[in-house]
Amino acid sequence: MSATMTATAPAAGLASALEIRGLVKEYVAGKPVLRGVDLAVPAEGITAIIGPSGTGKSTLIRCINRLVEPTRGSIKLHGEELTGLSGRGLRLARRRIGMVFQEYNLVERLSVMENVLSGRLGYVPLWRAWLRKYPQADIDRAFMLLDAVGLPEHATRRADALSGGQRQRVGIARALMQRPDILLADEPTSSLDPRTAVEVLELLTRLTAAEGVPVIINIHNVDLAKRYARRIVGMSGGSVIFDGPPEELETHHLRAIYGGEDWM
Ligand SMILES: Nc1ncnc2c1ncn2[C@@H]1O[C@H](COP(=O)(O)OP(=O)(O)OP(=O)(O)O)[C@@H](O)[C@H]1O
Repeated sequence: MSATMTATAPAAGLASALEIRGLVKEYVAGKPVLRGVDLAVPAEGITAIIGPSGTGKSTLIRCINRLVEPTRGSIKLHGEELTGLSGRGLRLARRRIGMVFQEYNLVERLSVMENVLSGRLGYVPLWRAWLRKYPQADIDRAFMLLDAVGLPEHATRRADALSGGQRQRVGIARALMQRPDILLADEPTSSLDPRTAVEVLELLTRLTAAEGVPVIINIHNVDLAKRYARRIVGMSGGSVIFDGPPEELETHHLRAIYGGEDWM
């Protein structure tokens, strides 16, 4: 298959924000879940990772911010190697990497505003966060982001009073509060109804473009991946087997990625 190309170069003309080389993850020694993944993520736009359940998409994303410890390989964010980092170095790297989760991961009993401001936790001294004394510039940006995600009037509501779509909007605002160099989104729409999923993807696309933040998104819905991503990475069995623009993703690629065709 012509597009069984492993990604070694970002889209023409774009420097890559993230470069992954030979990434292997074995949760159990000798049983790799990721089998030497190479990926170069451009400095802008959405890169969607698709593939069947259990193929290692979440593992790949979580290796980037080291929620999962890679077994071998290299992950460079703007040239900085992430795999060997620990302690303060890892904390500093993590604050450059935003994350949006399928189940939102908000602190349910805190207000929407406090959840958004918690995106600054890697930046403000802990005493400020404890006393809820964030710098005015952070508070101004949090209000700006709440406005941008369409929730300006919800700032003082508890997170657990929000709908799923609203929670994910807060999750996006919180991730952008970090001013990340890259944003990881692990199935951010899987818990949402189809219409809300589209609204959240529209928002994610618009805001990250405005902020100049590249995004890697794990997504099961191939149609949505094709609609919103500038680039599709198809994984199967822990390897990248398609890497290219959405318009080049054809039926035979999907057959290779997901197997069979009775589901098409
Ligand atoms: N903490 C863990 N310990 C052991 N095995 C794990 C762990 N996390 C994931 N795995 C295994 O690694 C494989 C890849 O899982 P992963 O969640 O990365 O796949 P995925 O492609 O994201 O799947 P899905 O689309 O269903 O979320 C699976 O076989 C899974 O059971």
